[in-house]
Formats: sequence, structure tokens, C-alpha cells
Amino acid sequence: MSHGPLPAPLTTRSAGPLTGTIRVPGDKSISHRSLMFGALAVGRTTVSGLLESEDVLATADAMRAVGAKIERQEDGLYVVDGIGLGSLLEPDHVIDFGNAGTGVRLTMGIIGTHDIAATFVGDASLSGRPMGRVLDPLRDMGTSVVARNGDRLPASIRGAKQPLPLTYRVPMPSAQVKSAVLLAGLNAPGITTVIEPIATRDHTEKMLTGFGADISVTLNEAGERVIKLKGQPELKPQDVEVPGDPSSAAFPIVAALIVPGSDVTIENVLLNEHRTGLIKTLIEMGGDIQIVNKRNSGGEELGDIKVKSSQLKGITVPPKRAPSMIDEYPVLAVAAAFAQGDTHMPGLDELRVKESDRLAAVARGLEANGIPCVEGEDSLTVTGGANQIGGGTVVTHLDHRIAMAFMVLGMAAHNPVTADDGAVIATSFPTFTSLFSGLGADIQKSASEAA
Ligand SMILES: O=C(O)C1=C[C@@H](OP(=O)(O)O)[C@@H](O)[C@H](O)C1
Ligand SMILES: C=C(OP(=O)(O)O)C(=O)O
Repeated sequence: MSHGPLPAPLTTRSAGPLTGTIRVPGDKSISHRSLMFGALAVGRTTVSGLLESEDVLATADAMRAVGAKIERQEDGLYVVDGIGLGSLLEPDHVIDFGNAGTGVRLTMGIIGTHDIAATFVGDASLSGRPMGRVLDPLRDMGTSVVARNGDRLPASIRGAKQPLPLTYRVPMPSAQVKSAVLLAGLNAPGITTVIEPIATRDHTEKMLTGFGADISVTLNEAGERVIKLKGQPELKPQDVEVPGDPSSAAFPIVAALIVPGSDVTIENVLLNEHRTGLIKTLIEMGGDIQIVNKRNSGGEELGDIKVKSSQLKGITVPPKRAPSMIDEYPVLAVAAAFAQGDTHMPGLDELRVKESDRLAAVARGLEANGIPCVEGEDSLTVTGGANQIGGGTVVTHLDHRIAMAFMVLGMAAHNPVTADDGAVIATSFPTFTSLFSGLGADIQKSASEAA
């Protein structure tokens, strides 16, 4: 899987206020999991509002490769006929996860306790990302692994014949690691326990409960989350409605704040407390953001987000908030460029192992556009000001969030901003360009490409 043979540069330039009401595509984390859990259930799961992006479609292919039947109806509903936990088939081809960290790491967890072998590959970005964080606990559960040095892809695993349940303290704040261990625990007899010193998004726990797994979450004396899962349940199919992705909503939210005169509503966004750190932060910075029409659906809180352009001020973002906005720092840095004073963002070590080294990629992108910033080992400080310069070309390093964040910069900067590759946006937000054009943004393929 790739984003096409040629990078496709994209440019944005300021074009007046952004106005309108939109819906962003379905949540990426819930979309991956609905296909995976549907595949592990016995019977028919339906998924409405699935994010049809490259990452999620790679997971659909992976689940087909282990025996699930997944079909898209004309109305966009996905129908998953699960093969059932313990009954996965051995894939007869290499599984290509493209750019998708969540897809490959959670699937390694699932396959790691099934008596089958599988080989995983990915694009240049995914092949550079650390897999040891999931392969190490899987080895403790009995999985055999052959991977490139440093536990990088390509990697082959042979799942345990007699899987062992595990008690595992997650060493870094990572929902992917937590989830991989829990998903491996599904097919191990007995209780698998995951201790999470720092809470991360809880979609795996919530959704597995909905699919009928026996899972409990408590806090220990140290205030750490302790998740206990009883192995070998029979998972029951579900009808999943995927809400709008707050990590995608982040782009129109920030764009509306920094483009003068803007007034934008984003409907039907997931407001899970482990995902709303950016909204909290932007409100603290002085952003005019209102949540209306709050409601509950499928065990999750949703709402509509109304945003008006605002004069922001710099703040220090509490590092303990990082897991609840981990994918939003690139676009927060763009908001910070338009805030009065300095915005200091500490506690960002995990940003170095995303689709790119996001700390470095953001800092270089800001510098290329004349915006002062200081890149620390695990922090970023951005000095804001009105009417930021722009005019630069940003190197995206196969990272969708870098491309989208700097397209937002170009909507408010004095001069146009170019991302060297806009095709990567299809990883998570394939309708990004059309949604923004509908709000009034000027976002174009760069001249050489448009020809
Ligand atoms: O579990 C998930 O769905 C995700 C977890 C996060 O990754 P980490 O677990 O590496 O923090 C996040 O960055 C990713 O986009 C989605
Ligand atoms: C980090 C991300 O995704 P993943 O780890 O699934 O590639 C992201 O979407 O920003």
C-alpha cells in the first residue's frame, strides 16, 4: 500500500473567513477496533460511519486475510461476518499496513496468541517505527518473532500454541501497547492484567465490554488504572455507529480560531474525556469554543462544536494532558503561532516515534515559515504573533498530521504555505481538501501538479 508513485504538493493561501457547518469523518481509533472486534465475534457486526481512509482500509484487508468477510454496502454501511476468536485463519500473503501504526500493533496482539504465522510490512514511515513496545510483551505471552534489528518492520510472528496470560505495566503512555496486550489476552486462558500508570484513550476497554468481554477497570492505591480481562470469551456481534473523529475536527477548529471572521460548526464529534485535551487547551488560550447538543451514543459522549475566530494567548500546556491530545500537537503548534506570547508544550517524547519525528518536523515547518520556536528534547516552545509570515514549503515525511497542520497555517498566514506531499492526508482524512474548500478555504494542488 502506498500513497501513489509521486508526492502531490498542496498549497493553501488566505482567502477570507471560514464559515459553515460540517461533519468530519469517523473516528480512526474506533473504526480500526470495530473491524477487528467484528472479525473476532461470531456472527454479523455492522459499522456505520466507518472512516474510509487508507489506515482503516488496511485493517479491513488484514481482517479479511485472517478469515473475516467484510463488505461495504452501497449506503456506506460495513458488514463484518466474524470468524470468531480462536478460529483465525493463517494469512496466505504478507499483510501490508501502509502507514498505520494502530492497525499493525493491534493486529500483532490479536495474531500473537493464535497458532498461526503472519508477516507484516509497511511504508517507509511505519518501517522506521518501534514495534518492540508490543513485541516484547507478546514474547512474554509465548509469541515467536523475527523482525529487523530494533524490532522494526518487516516482521514475522508465529502466535503462541499455548498462550500465557500476562500482567503488564505499560512503560510509556500508549493506547496501542495497552490494546495489543489486551487483545492478545483475549485468546489466552485466565486473566490478563494491564496496569496503566498514565491513562490513555480507553476505546479498547469500552468497545470490548460492548462486544461481551469480561473486563474490569479499577484504580490501585497509586492511582494507576488496572485493567483485568478474562480470556477466551465468546464475543457477540454489535451494531457500531462511529462518531466524528476529534483528531480530525482539530484542523477546522484551529483554522476557525486563527482565520479572522470565521464561524464554523462541526457536528457529531466524539468527546471522550481521553480525547479532548486540545479543546481544553484552546479554551484556556482564549478560544471561543462552545460544545452544544451534548448526547450519549454507544457508551460515548458526542456533541457539536461551535468555533469563532479569537485572539489566542500563549500558555504552558500541562504535560499530563499529552495523552488526551497526542495527535493534536502539530496543529496546536500552528494555533500557538497566532497566540500572543509563548506557548510551551512539555512532555512530548512520544511525538518522536509517530509517523515522523513530529517534534522535529513541526519545528522545521515553523522555521520554514518564519515562526520562531525552540525544539527541546521532549518539548516545543512557539513564539506567536499576529499575521505570521508563511511562504515556506514544509517537508511532511509521510506524515498526514504534519501536512494538514501546515495547510491550516497557510489559511491564516501572510504568504501561501506548501506541503511537499498532500497525498499522505488520505491516511486519516480523505475529505480534508473538499471539506475545507466548502468552508471557503483556498487549498490547491501546487502548480506543477495541477498541470
Ligand atoms: O490506540 C489508538 O487508536 C491510537 C493511539 C495513539 O498512539 P499511541 O498508542 O502510540 O500513543 C494515537 O497516536 C494513534 O493515532 C491512535
Ligand atoms: C499516530 C497516528 O497514527 P498511527 O500510530 O495509528 O499510525 C496518528 O494518526 O496521528
